Order: sequence, then C-alpha cells, then structure tokens
Amino acid sequence: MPSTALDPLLAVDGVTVRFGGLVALSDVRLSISPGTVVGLIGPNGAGKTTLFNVLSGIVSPNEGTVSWKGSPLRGHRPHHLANLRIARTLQGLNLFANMPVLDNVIVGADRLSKVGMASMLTGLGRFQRDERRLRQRAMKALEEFGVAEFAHALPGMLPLGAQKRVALARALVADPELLLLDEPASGLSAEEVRELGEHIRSFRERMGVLLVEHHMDLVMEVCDHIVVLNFGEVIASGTPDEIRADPAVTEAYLGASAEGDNGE
Ligand SMILES: Nc1ncnc2c1ncn2[C@@H]1O[C@H](COP(=O)(O)OP(=O)(O)OP(=O)(O)O)[C@@H](O)[C@H]1O
Repeated sequence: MPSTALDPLLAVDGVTVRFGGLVALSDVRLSISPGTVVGLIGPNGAGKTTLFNVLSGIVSPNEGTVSWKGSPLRGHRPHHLANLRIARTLQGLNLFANMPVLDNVIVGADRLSKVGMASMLTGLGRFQRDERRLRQRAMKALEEFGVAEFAHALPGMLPLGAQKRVALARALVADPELLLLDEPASGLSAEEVRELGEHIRSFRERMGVLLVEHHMDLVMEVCDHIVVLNFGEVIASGTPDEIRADPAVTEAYLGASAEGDNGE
C-alpha cells in the first residue's frame, strides 16, 4: 500500500536494550509522523540517550524493531542515516575543529553531491560545478540560522550558541525528513532557547522531529506529543497538557529529585 502523510516516518516497537544485567530500555514504543515534534523526556538515567543511540544505529536493541517508513531497519549504522534522510545533532556537536564553518555544513550536504570520488579525479569541471552548488546551499543554511557571518571561521572561535546553530544548519542542509535532536537547549541562554523553540516549530513544515531534552518549558512549548521514560519504561505518552496532568510523571521526577537530595 502506498504510504500517506499520516503514516509514521519512524516507529519504535517493543525495543528492549540490556547492558549486562541492567535493562536500559524495556518494551519501548513510540512513533514520529511527518510534521510532528515528539518530545522524549525522563529523569536522569531513564534511557533517553540509549533510545537516541538505538535510532542513530549506535546501539542495537536486544529485542524489538525500529522501522523507517514501514520497513524494519536491520543493523543500520550512523553512516546510513543520511541516505535514509535522517539527520541529527548531538550534545557534543561533533563539528570538525580544523574545518571552517562553511565546510562543516558542506559535509552535511554530502548526500546531495552528484559526483563521486572518481568524477572528482577525472571530471574537474563537473566537480567544481557540484561543489559550487553545495557551497551555495550550505551558505543558505547558515543564513537561515543567522550564522553566515561565521562561514570562514573555525567552529572553536564561535560562542556555544552560534556553534549550535551551525550544527543545526549542517543537519538541515541535506533536507532531512526526520531530525533527531539530543539536548539542543543545553548551555543556551533564555533568549537562545526561545529562538531555538521558534526554529523547531518551523521545522514542522518540512519534517518530523524527535526532541530529547531536559528543558521542560521548551518541550512543553514546541512538542505535539511527549513520551516519558522512567527506568527504561514508557510511563506516559500524550499531549503536553496530558503529560503535565499525569501524576505518574510528577512522581517520577519527584522521586528522581528526592534521590538527588539524598546525594545518591
Ligand atoms: N554503555 C553502557 N553500558 C552500561 N550501562 C549503560 C550504558 N549506557 C547507558 N547505561 C545505563 O543505562 C541507563 C540509561 O542511561 P541513559 O544514558 O540512556 O539515560 P538518560 O535518560 O539519557 O540519562 P541522562 O538524562 O542523565 O542523560 C542508565 O542506568 C545508564 O547508567
């Protein structure tokens, strides 16, 4: 059957991950449809990063499946994501320190390159045209995030907020259908978080988004749907209003902060 706009892009079904005796994820289910922002929240150690790593192809689940547009992904690895049209930004940003900002973004556009290495060696003219096209595209992505002025600087010279915008430009330059964001608000000022929220809301027009985030105001403001993990299990799933009103969620967070208060 042909897929429709309402079919999920990504579906996680019954995913369990064990690290030795520790169950980091247990029978987790969630889905992300085009045009929706899904938030993944939970106290420290709840399993958010582990799930992000499963989706990224870094961790293979012991049980369950991750499907992309209705087909199970088997043994996918991070380098397969670009061809699937899945992009991500990481907490560590992963910008290449010795490459100018513009080149960092061009790396993100690699999927769109029409010429391979062989053409690069044999067909210089074509390669130069292709490179010029990618440069223009990367520049446009930097402009969209208001960081075009840093195109020729090294990423390390930029303040954290600008580096994060560059990482977003790199993720979006190849026109992904799904964007995975791992704690994009960490370390940002209140004003920067507000701007980030505006960007995330605007992404809806073009793609589905999974937002892993501790910044609760941002999550409540931009997400259409929120999934709450605690000790590796989904304890709640619903709209921001439903999640706010769910006693199991409050309990999970209060329990986690009480543990913290005890210095554990
Ligand atoms: N590679 C690993 N080996 C062993 N245990 C791990 C590994 N990665 C994560 N864990 C454990 O799995 C559980 C879930 O961790 P995870 O990092 O996914 O949680 P989290 O929700 O992302 O936490 P935080 O909000 O603090 O980043 C934790 O108990 C963690 O100690």
